[in-house]
Amino acid sequence: MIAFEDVSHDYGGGPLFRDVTLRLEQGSFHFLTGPSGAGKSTILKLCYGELQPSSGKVSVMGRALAEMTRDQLAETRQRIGVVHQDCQFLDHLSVAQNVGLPLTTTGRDLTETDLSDLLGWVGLGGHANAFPPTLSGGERQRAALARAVIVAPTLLLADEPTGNLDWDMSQRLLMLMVELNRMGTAIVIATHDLNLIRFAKAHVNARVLRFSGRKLQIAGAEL
Ligand SMILES: Nc1ncnc2c1ncn2[C@@H]1O[C@H](COP(=O)(O)OP(=O)(O)OP(=O)(O)O)[C@@H](O)[C@H]1O
Repeated sequence: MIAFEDVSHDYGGGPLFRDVTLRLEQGSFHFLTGPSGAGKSTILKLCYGELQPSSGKVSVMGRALAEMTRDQLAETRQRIGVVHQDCQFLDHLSVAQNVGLPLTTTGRDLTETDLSDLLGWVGLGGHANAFPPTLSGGERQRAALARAVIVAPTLLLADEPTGNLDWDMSQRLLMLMVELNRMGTAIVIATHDLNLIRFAKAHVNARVLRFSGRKLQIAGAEL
């Protein structure tokens, strides 16, 4: 699903991480953790081609991102759901319109029932016609998750998806992602929250990738 071969990245101020080699299989569940500024968001951006690595090769769904044409990249991205750290909504559109956007902008069908089921799934059934600036931080994160999963992605990349949520809601959102994983979606979640990781491990076979120095390693049994 995702393969990194000797990937290094440097934004210009020295290497952020070096020689990352990893392979995340179809249908797998991974957490990406480590100190603030270690490069978690950068790894996610490399996975959906928002960023090219300084060196090394990133492949997604069997194809090197750097070798894809624009159309191939767009097609690949349609199969990837992304929950951005800052959510990135269009404030003049309603919650329902924002959530439906990944489908409507690519000409795919969206029924009212599908949309209301999905909003209900993330506990936002009563907010379909609200506008993003009126949502709380946690409601925005839930809407961002709904928008990411509306395309029934093969891969879901979530950057601190529970950062603004209380513990109950964090668990609930995590379980939604576990449910999605059980239906076959590969999941990668960047998070600082070790409690969330421990909670997840009781429900799913999740592996943990952890930054240690400038390396990204599979974490051992300490988590
Ligand atoms: N576009 C950019 N240009 C220059 N430096 C950047 C850019 N984006 C990120 N950085 C720097 O790269 C480092 C890693 O950033 P990144 O957002 O990947 O870390 P993170 O582990 O996700 O952090 P956090 O947990 O705080 O979200 C940080 O020091 C950040 O300031």
